[in-house]
Amino acid sequence: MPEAPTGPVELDSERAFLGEAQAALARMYADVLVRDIPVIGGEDNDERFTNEANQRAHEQRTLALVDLPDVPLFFGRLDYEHGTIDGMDRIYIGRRHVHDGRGEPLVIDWRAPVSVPFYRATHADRQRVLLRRRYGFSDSAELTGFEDEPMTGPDSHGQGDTFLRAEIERPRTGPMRDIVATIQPEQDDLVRAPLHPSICIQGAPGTGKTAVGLHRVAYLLYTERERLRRGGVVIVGPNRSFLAYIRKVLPALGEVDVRQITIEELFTRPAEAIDSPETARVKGDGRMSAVLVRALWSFLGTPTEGVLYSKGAQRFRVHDYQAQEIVAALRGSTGYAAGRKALAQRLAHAVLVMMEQRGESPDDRVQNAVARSKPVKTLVDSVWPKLVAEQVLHRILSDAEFLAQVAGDDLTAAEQAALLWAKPARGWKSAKWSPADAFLLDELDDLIERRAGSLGHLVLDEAQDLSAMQLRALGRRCRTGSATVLGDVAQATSPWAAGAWDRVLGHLDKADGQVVELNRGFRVPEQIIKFAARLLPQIAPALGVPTGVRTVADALAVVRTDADDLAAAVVEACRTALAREGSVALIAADDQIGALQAELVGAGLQAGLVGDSDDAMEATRLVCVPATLAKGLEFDTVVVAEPARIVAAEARGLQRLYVVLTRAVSRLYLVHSAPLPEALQL
Ligand SMILES: Nc1ncnc2c1ncn2[C@@H]1O[C@H](COP(=O)(O)OP(=O)(O)OP(=O)(O)O)[C@@H](O)[C@H]1O
Repeated sequence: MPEAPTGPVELDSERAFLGEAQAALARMYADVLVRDIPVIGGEDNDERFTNEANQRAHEQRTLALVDLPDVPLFFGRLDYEHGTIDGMDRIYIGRRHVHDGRGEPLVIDWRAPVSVPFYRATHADRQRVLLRRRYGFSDSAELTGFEDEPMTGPDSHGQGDTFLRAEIERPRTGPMRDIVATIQPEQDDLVRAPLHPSICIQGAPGTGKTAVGLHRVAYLLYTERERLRRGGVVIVGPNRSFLAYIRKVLPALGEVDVRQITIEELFTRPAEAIDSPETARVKGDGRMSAVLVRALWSFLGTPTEGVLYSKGAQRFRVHDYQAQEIVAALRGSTGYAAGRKALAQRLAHAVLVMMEQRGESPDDRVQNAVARSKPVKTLVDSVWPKLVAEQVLHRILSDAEFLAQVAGDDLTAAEQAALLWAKPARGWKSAKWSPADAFLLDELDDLIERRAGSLGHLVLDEAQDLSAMQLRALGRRCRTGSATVLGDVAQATSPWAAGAWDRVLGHLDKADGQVVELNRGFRVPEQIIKFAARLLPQIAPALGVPTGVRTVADALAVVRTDADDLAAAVVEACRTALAREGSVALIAADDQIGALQAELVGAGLQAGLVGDSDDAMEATRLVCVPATLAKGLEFDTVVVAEPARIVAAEARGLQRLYVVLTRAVSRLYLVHSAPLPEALQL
C-alpha cells in the first residue's frame, strides 16, 4: 500500500482505535467461548440432531471470531453528513462486525447497507458521504497509513485507482486474498445482486470473476443466512489445486461453513475407466438426456396376460387389455419407480372395484395387500421391471442394436460407435464407469427416482468447461436454490464444454438467469492481455478484446533459443524472476513440466510442483505448474516454456495457451525453441 500523506498524530489515533477494536473482538471471542451450548436431554434422533446443530453453530461462531493475524480488522472509513445514520457520523468498515460489549458498533461489516457508499459513492453522487478514507497495512496487518478522499471539494480523480493498483500489485505469497477493500462498482453490483434470479458472469481473465463469486457468497450468507443455512452453499471449482488456492478467502471474510469442492467430489461414484475425448464429448452432450429417457422407458413391456387374484373361493380377473390401458396411462406420466408402485396400486384398485361390485366393502389395507400379492407382483415385475441406473447404462454402452434404437435421430452413427464399449463388461455389476458415466448414471437415478435437490446456492467457477450433463446434474441438486455461474468461453478447454451461456443456464435449469459481462482486467497488465488476445479470433471470435486497467514496464519478454538450450533459458528466466518480489511460476506442457522441474532443482532452485499437495503454492516461491492445472491461478511473474508444445497437447490447445498466458500479474517471460503459434508471432 502507498505510504499515505498523513499527520503522525492522526495516524496514532487511528492505530489506537485499531487496538481498541482488536481488544473488543478478543472480548467477543472470549464471551462465545464461555457461553454454554444449550443441550436438550434425551437420545432420540431429533434431539441428537438439535444438539449437534447447536454444537456446530457454536464452533462456527467461535471460528468466525478468531482474529486472523494477517487480516486487518478494518480497511476503510466513511464520514457521513451529521444525522445520516442514527447516532453515528463516522463508521469504520471491516470484514466483520465488532462491537464494544455495550451494543456500540466499532467496526461495521462491509456487507451492511451503510457500508455500500464506500464502494459506490462518487463525487457526482456522494450519497451524503463527506469523506472516504482508505487504510494501508503491512503484511502483518500493522496500520501503516491512510489516504483521504474528500467527497465535497473538487474531484481528485484517481485516488481509488492508486489504491487499487497498489493492492493488485502487492506481491503474492500464498493463497488468493480477498478484495474487500477495493471491490469496484461493477463488481459490487454483482456481489450484492439478490439471491434470485441466478446470475452468470462472463469475464476475460483476471476481471475478478472468482473474487466476485466468493464475495457474493459472503454477502448472501449475510443477507440470507437462515434461508441458505437450510440448504447450504457449495462452491464447485475445476480441481484441488484451484480450491486450495481460493480456500482462505471466505474464512478471511468470517465465513467458515461453505463447502468448496470439485465436481467429481460432489458425485460419489468412483471413476474406474477413462474415456477418449470424443467419447467423453458425446457422453457429456445434452442430447444424451433424451437417449437416457428412451432407454429407460424401453424396459417397459406390454402386458400379455392380466392378473388372476384369488381370495378364498373367489377369483378376480384383471384382463390383459385392462392392464395394458393402465400401463399406457402411467407410461411417462410419473418417475419410473413411482410408476412401478402406481401400477401395482392401480391393478389392485381394479381388483377392489370388482370386490365392491360383488357386495364387499374392502378398505385401503385390502388394496395394499392385493398390490403386494404374488399375481400383481409377477405382472409388475415382468412389465415394469425393477431397475437400477447401472443396468440401463450398461445396456446402452454394450448393445449396439439397443443403442441404435434408443438413439433415435439424436446421435449419428459415429457418435453411437464412440459410445459403445470396445470390451463390454459381462454384467452391469462388473462394469467399470468413467467420470462422464457418473453424470449419465446420476440422470438415470433421477429418472428412476426423482431427488429433492435442496441446495440453497451453488457457485460454479470455470463453468465454461462443464458439460451439459454435468450442468444438468448440478441443477438437480439445486432445484429451488439459485446459482452464480462464472466463466470465460475463451478459456473453455474441455472437449465436452456445453457452449454459450444461455445454453449453460438452460442445462442448469436456471433459464431465467441473467448473463452479465465483466471486461476490465485487473490481474493482467495491458501489454500481456493484448498479446494473449491475438488468439481470440481463433478461439472465441464473438468476444471483444478485454482491457487491462494497468500497464507494467517490461511486462512481456519473448526469448527464442535452440532446442538444446531451452532448459538453460528457462532456468535463467526463473532466476531473473526470483530476483524480484512475489510469486513465480513456470508453466509448461504436462509432459514437459517434470523434466523442467528437475532442471530447476538441478540448478539449485527450490521449485515445488502444483498438483503434488494442497500447499504446493505456499511451500516454495517458485512453483512448476502443468498447463492443465494453471486455470484460475495467478502469479506475480510467469515463465511459459515452449507454447507450441502446450498447443499441440490437446484439441483445444490454443484455448489452453490463452489460459496459460493470462496468469501473470506483473511479468510474463515466454521461452521457446519451436515457432510460436502464428497469431503470436511478433
Ligand atoms: N477489485 C479488485 N481489487 C483488487 N484486486 C482485484 C480486484 N478485482 C480483481 N482483483 C484481483 O485480480 C486477480 C484476478 O481475479 P480473479 O482470479 O477473481 O479473476 P478471474 O476473472 O476469475 O480470472 P480467470 O478467468 O483467469 O480465472 C486476483 O488477484 C484478484 O484479487
